[in-house]
Formats: sequence, structure tokens, C-alpha cells
Amino acid sequence: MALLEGRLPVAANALAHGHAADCASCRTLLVALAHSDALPAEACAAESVPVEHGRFPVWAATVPGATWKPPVQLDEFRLERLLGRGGMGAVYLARDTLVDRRVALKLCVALQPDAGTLASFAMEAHAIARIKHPNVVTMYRAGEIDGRPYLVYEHVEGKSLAELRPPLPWQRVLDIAVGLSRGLRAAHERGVLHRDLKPGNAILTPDGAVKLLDFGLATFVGSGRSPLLAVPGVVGTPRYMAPETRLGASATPQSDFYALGLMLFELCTGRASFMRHASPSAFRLEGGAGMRARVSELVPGIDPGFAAAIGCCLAEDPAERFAQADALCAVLEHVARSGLHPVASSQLFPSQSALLPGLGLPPPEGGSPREVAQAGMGL
Ligand SMILES: Nc1ncnc2c1ncn2[C@@H]1O[C@H](COP(=O)(O)OP(=O)(O)OP(=O)(O)O)[C@@H](O)[C@H]1O
Repeated sequence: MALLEGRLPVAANALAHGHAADCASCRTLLVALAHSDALPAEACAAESVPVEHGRFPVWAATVPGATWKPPVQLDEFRLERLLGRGGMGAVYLARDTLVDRRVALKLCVALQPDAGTLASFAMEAHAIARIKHPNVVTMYRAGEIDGRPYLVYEHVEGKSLAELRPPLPWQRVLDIAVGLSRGLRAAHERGVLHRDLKPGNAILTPDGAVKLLDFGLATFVGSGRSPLLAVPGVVGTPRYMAPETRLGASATPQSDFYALGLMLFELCTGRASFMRHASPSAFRLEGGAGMRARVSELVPGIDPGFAAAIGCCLAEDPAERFAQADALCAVLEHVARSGLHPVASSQLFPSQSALLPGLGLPPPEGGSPREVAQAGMGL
């Protein structure tokens, strides 16, 4: 637990991870523990450490003390304060002195950046540069200082979803879900898989918009373009990885949907979605239909179409999840539009929302989660 909670001394920490990198059973144990609902999300160190099968590719950058200190003035950017440290580097609030605006500057702070870290920065820049969408953070430019890459982003005011205190009213989560799915659709349409969707990688702005961030583990698919710069192997944050990717399968749009479904489940219910069993190796996920029923049970009055969409994202078999982000968006937008529970006036609490009947969507019984979520919508 000390390891997962980041309480081990640096040397012991590095030793433990060095061992886990080569030991499949310890890795499995760590992943299972990271999924334990006994661990609050913010206390889970493994959450912020991208894991690659067989090794922890960016570990050196996460060891406290082993980092390079950037100058206060970096090209035209003046660093104001550290916003946070992630697996790939550090993110600073900075001012672009040329145009006098705030930016978020993500900088590689490894003492000796390795090829994997450099490739990840390059990949992030290539991925994000392709996507222009209000629900995805905008990158202004990429640069380099002392052989270390940096990326300059719009500074998004607000709170990350990890800072919210779930459970939230389901109407509010639906609003967030629509934004996230639109951002994800924009990424997938450009052939970009996010591969690290989690509450810490989405920011909710004061006006209620949500933006996806941190494409540091992104990769390209289905675009006819070779994934030249992709991080090889299985990567992601254990807690939000789909069952098949944890077992070694490549990431797909469906593994992104799984992570999104998990975020929505947690926001609606305030609970981790994993069932606890006697031994860590016996941890298992509930399937899509089970999750749909569980969401409905835990969130009284939730729109059945919304519960079905979350269940569909969380189906254990990726073939049972949404086929494309377009379909997921269409379902969520339909539910949000259905009129009796406008998302704009979404400050209702679940107990009040039980008064609002669902509209136009089929009952949750019958059919696969995907069929239930998509039925009646011409999808
Ligand atoms: N464009 C941005 N605007 C505002 N805050 C940002 C922006 N980009 C990142 N941040 C914040 O900076 C912090 C660090 O972000 P970063 O993505 O590097 O790390 P992380 O999400 O904490 O870790 P990980 O690498 O595991 O995803 C987070 O608190 C994040 O919310």
C-alpha cells in the first residue's frame, strides 16, 4: 500500500518498480490493488504512472529530485508556477510575453530524457495538433530548450474531474459525458486514440464546458499512417484500463470508451466500479448489463438510456461496447435532448430527478447493452 500511495522512500520505490517491471505476478498484484475501491482515486500512485508491459517507461521522470529545473524565462514564456507533475514532465502556468496571455506549458524535466520520453512528447504534439475541437485542449506550439521538448497549451481555467466530489447529479454527469464524448469523437475521427482517459485528464471550466487534456500516451489508428512515434506495448493508467488492454491487447476506440464509461460511473455513483473478491487475482469487472443495472440501482431516477450507455461502455467484451464514438455521442446527445431533463438546468439531485420520467428510450431489459443503448435511435 505504501508503494501505491507513493509513501515509499525513493530508493525503495525504484527498487519495487524495477522488480515489478520484470515480474508478471507482482505487476498483476499492483494492478489489482490499484483497482481496489479501498483506495481513494487521488491516493493511488499507480494512477499517475503510465505502465508499459515489461517496464515503466517514464519512471525516471517521476522520481522526486531526479529532475531538471527549468529557467524562469523560457523563450517567450515566463514560468509563473507549477500546476502539476505528471508521468511525462511538469506542467507550468506561464505567460506568453509576446501576446500577453496565460498558457499551460508542459515541459520534459527529466535530467536525461530517454528516447521513450522524447517520443512521447513528439507523439503528444502530433496527436493534439490534428485535433481542433472545443472539447479538446488547444496546443499553441511546440518548442525545445536545452534538448528538452516543451508544448504550449491554452490554459484551461477550472477543475479537473478528479477534483470533483462525486456523486454528482446524473444530469450534470450527462452534460459532462456529452462534452467528453464529443472531444473523444473528434480525436477518433482524426485517428487518435487517447489511451489515458481518466478524471485527472479532463477539466471542467467555470461555464460548464469540459476539455480533454494530456494526449501524452496517445497513438494513431486506422488512419493509414504508420504509428511511427507510438509508445509501443500496453500503456495506460491501470485503474482505467479496459480488461483486454490489461491482458495485453492493443488499445482500440473501445478501450477509450471503457475508460470513459468508468469515469462516468464514478461521477454518477461516487463509487469505484470494481467488485471486491477474496484474493486480488480474483478481481473481476461486471459486464455491461450488470453495470447498467448497478448504475440504475445506485442512481435512482437516472435516465435509462444514460445508464445503458454507461453499461455499454463498460461491457467486458469490447465487441459489446459502442462501435464508434459517433454512436456514443448520438446516444448521449439524444438522452440530453430528450427534453424532460434539460442538461442546462442540471442542479437537481438524484432524489428529485426520480420524479422525471425517461423519454423515448427502450427499457433497460433485453438485448445487448449496445442494442439497448442504440435501439430506437436508428443507430
Ligand atoms: N492546458 C492546461 N490548462 C490547465 N491545467 C492544465 C493543463 N494541462 C495540464 N494541466 C494541469 O497540470 C497538472 C499536470 O498535468 P499532467 O497532464 O502533466 O499530469 P497528470 O495528469 O497529473 O499526470 P499524468 O501524466 O499521469 O496524466 C494537472 O493538474 C493538470 O490538470
